[in-house]
Amino acid sequence: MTSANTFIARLGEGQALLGLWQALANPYTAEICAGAGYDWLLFDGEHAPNTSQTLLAQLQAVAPYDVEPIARVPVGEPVAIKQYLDIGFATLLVPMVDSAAQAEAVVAASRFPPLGVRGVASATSRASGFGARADYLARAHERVALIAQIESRAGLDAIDAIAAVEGIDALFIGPADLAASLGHLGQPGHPEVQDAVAHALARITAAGKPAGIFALSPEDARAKIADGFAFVSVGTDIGLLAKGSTALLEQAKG
Ligand SMILES: O=C(O)C(=O)C[C@H](O)[C@@H](O)CO
Repeated sequence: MTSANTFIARLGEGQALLGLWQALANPYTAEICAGAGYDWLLFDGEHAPNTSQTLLAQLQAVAPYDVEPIARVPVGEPVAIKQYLDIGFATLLVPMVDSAAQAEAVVAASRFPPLGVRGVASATSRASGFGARADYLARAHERVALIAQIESRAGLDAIDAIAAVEGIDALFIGPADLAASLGHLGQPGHPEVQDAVAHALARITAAGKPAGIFALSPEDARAKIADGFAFVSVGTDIGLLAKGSTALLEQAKG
């Protein structure tokens, strides 16, 4: 698929894109991960202790690297979407999208009038090159990609309508929250949850849009790629540090 958004354009090349979740809210570790060879990094504004300032520092730290930065807004509302776009994120993951109406509101929040309701501050926003990009206001929406996160029974029930919304460029499955919504809190690998994941993949694919997922392990990541997911988060920075530090101590002890 051709797109002015570089992440969506790379998805169109046909290779599954592997990502790493950034929850440490730290530009130093983000830069380390940016050099590791992942296709994309997800900067989590929903669950990680991030602010616009910490997100900006991470975005600047990874800018020199060949990696696509994606930010998850804390909520799919105009204020957060405006702030994340203004500091320079072009690809946003929006959590808890449960209806087409909600998806349409998210799209409107990402676009300047008359296409939408995004507030205008291009003279001071990093996204516009602090005013240097003369065509920013006219073309910003072409470069923005929105990924709707499906992570509830309501989202599953509305997935065809959500996937059909113009301006929603991809959909992403959150197995942890989906499991909770389906009555299997803490069990994202539960057969009922995995059946729902397979159903969601089939519906997203039928809609002609890329599907992404948060994998539960490297083995799960490989399985989800084989199933047809176009972009897969294979792990988290926190998981690497927590598991790696524990494993190293055990190795040292022998
Ligand atoms: O529901 C999910 O699964 C996700 O959205 C991913 C988690 O939120 C991520 O923070 C890892 O726990």
